[in-house]
Amino acid sequence: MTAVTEFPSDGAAKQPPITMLNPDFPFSYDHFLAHPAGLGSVPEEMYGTEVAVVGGGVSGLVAALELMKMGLKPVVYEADRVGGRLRSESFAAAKDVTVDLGGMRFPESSKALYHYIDMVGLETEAFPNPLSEVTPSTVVELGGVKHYAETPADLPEFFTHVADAWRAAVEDDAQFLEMQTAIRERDVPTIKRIWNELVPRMDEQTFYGFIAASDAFKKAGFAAREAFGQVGFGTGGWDTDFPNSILEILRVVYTDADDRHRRILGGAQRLPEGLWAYEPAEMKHWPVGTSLRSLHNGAPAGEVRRIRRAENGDLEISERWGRKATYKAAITSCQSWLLSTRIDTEEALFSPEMWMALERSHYMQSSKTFVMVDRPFWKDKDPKTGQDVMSMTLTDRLNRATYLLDDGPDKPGVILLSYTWNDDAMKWLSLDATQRMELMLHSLAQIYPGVDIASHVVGQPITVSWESDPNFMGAFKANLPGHYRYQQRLFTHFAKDDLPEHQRGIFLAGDDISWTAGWAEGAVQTGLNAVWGVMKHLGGECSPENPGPGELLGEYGPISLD
Ligand SMILES: Cc1cc2nc3c(=O)[nH]c(=O)nc-3n(C[C@H](O)[C@H](O)[C@H](O)COP(=O)(O)OP(=O)(O)OC[C@H]3O[C@@H](n4cnc5c(N)ncnc54)[C@H](O)[C@@H]3O)c2cc1C
Repeated sequence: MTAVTEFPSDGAAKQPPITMLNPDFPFSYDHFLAHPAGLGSVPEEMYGTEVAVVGGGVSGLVAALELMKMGLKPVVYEADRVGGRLRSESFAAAKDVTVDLGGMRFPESSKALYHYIDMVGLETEAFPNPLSEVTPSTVVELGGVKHYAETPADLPEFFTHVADAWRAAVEDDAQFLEMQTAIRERDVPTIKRIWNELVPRMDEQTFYGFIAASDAFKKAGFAAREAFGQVGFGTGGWDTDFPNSILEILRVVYTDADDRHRRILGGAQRLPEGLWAYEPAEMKHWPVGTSLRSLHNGAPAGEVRRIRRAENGDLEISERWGRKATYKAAITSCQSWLLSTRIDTEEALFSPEMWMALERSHYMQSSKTFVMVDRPFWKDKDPKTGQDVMSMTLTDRLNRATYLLDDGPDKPGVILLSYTWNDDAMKWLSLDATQRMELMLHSLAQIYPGVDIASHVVGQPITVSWESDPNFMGAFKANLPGHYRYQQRLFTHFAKDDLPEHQRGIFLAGDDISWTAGWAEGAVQTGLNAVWGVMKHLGGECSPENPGPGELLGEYGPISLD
């Protein structure tokens, strides 16, 4: 168990680390955050000005915290609980055993996210992904054939060919190594040269189309493509992403988002809760000891039902139970569909092109089901084979991926029986927690016939389907082919200085707006963009030694295909 600042070396000895320096906008958010000049300032007469922040997830809270540090008064609105998709639950029978229903494993390359994880003093440890160093063993079960592996070398050679085909595909068709070297070195001209050539060529290509068209996978044959879909890279199977744009996948693999994951001890929700309670040592205007929580008297404002332009030109926010307030600026960090489906948002606040982009957002569905077990029995050895009786499991059965989460030999363990996306998640949607669990245990019984998993289960299962929660309507965005234009509009909106008066003052943030949706780092980055937008809107500036995202967007921001 280590604090994040003590990451063990990543084997790529002495090379600078990979950051989530997104090729669309390779702005070093981590350097921006660490700079002693700070993120910028607003004129003193603005101190104490209220700014609405819709959504108390990590994006909204990062934005609110940074606005508070500038001397502004963020007013966070939250429909449900502080934390959003960094949601942890405890088992009723053992309150200190928690599970993460949304974000659960955070790539070391998420440098801006870890800035805040470190800031609030959270401990992390390596997450047991398939075949990772901390995973005692992994079982890959495909077409009824089971392979047990403690290291990747234990798998049959076929899997090495599959991995080689993927490496060759991204190298031959997407200059993988050159891009990763440029990201390590923060070599912005090289990143932009490679990416700006790829975007128009690949925007209309699916992930599946990309691998099927690659020479490497053509040579390896259909069986390799099929196995790749089941076993994938990093976290496991990715075939439910096959219809998505290949650009989404390239962003993930270039930036190591799918590798070297850590989990937050005590649950991921401790991060948003920590941001909510954090008392910055230095702030403009507010006395030491002020936190977001204290500014809100302990609880955020409620669910937003309407956003419109008030007669005086400010933005008027109405809550579900009738309370109204007006603001010179507002940030929305909830999923963008909600601006049309759940919040009555005045049409004129965005252009028709922006509305199109907001409504075209494509969400992945996702489902997880956890059970608590009496102890990490999976580490028991089978007397006949000497192998672990049960392993982290990748399978083509309904469960798809089963993770084993171990808090020590004398404590209850947790099994994430099934973590699925898209079609696989939809298969669970109509079933309740117990029905899901029974089916999942049935699948596992086929893979581990001699192990009575059910006899170890204690208490009730915990399950989630994000698409059935009206405050989310899906797990996270994933752009389809042809969606680059929409994404470019959403991301760059925060820095548009040519908007008509009636579209000013409202800023979009959150997972949907980011280039790396499904990774909390993107939610943090877009929260910081919105802070920059609000600061400028209220007459503020960045220090010239620490230019902000809006200052550099024109120089190396995303190209326009329009
Ligand atoms: C299943 C799943 C797995 C994931 N896995 C990972 C992972 O392993 N690693 C990783 O880095 N990231 C992961 N993510 C992504 C990560 O969780 C998100 O990027 C991040 O939590 C999004 O934060 P946000 O603030 O942008 O949005 P949210 O967390 O969604 O916050 C928005 C908030 O707005 C609130 N809201 C909605 N409507 C209203 C309203 N009308 N009024 C007021 N408030 C409203 C919501 O309740 C919510 O709290 C995962 C997400 C999911 C769902």
